[in-house]
Amino acid sequence: MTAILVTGTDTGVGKTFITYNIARALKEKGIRVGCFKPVETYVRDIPEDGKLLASATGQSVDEVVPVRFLLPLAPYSAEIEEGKKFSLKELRERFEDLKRKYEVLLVEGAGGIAVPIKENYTYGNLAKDWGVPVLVVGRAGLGTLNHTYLTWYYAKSLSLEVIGIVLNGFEGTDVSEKTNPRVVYEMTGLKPVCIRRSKGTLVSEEEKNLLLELIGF
Ligand SMILES: Nc1ncnc2c1ncn2[C@@H]1O[C@H](COP(=O)(O)OP(=O)(O)OP(=O)(O)O)[C@@H](O)[C@H]1O
Ligand SMILES: C[C@H](N)[C@H](N)CCCCCC(=O)O
Ligand SMILES: [Mg+2]
Repeated sequence: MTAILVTGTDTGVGKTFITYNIARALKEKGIRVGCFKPVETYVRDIPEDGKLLASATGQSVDEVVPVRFLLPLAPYSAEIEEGKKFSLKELRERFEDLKRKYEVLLVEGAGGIAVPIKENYTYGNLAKDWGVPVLVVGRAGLGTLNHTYLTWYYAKSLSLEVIGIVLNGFEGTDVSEKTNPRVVYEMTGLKPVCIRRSKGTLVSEEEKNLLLELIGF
């Protein structure tokens, strides 16, 4: 079975968007795919990320997102601010259960890879302990070189396997979009998959196949 942490260079870069599209594509191929977002913050009612991911896989939102916080914070910061603690041990047990249940398990972080899920414990540390490779999602435009390189460099410093980089949200308006893919490739040795900004929640057929190829399907 395969488990992958979909991480990002920041919050709002498209981790859920990309994870959702990969999950849909795997489901279409008849692969038993599950999603797991251990902690979702900024949950006012139903977890938005969890709801979208569950709509792709058919899971319950509760299975996708076990731990929720109200405030828009990093998980560790939300624990402090909301005075509610969660168990990393329990999340690991859920992760192992879901790994057994699905052929492919897509795990979404919260924000970027260096976001603390616990005190002095980031999603990068989590990926290391859970033994999962990472897929990095970054923005398409100006600023992504620094953010993508730092994310990649941090992952490599933890000896994590970076299975790929997705540059997400190409609109053709930012001149840096023309050179960013090449320069990210030169800086990391990974040829990024480039995803255009879409009008809805779906990538194109060609982009879908590129994402599947990136994760080895
Ligand atoms: N390629 C795209 N085309 C159109 N909309 C996109 C694209 N990528 C992301 N979005 C939209 O941008 C917003 C942020 O994306 P998303 O929620 O996937 O980010 P995220 O990295 O998962 O954020 P978080 O750290 O909060 O989990 C969402 O409304 C999403 O639908
Ligand atoms: C609330 C938001 N949507 C994310 N889920 C959490 C992002 C945490 C970012 C922390 C930080 O990098 O400062
Ligand atoms: Mg998300």
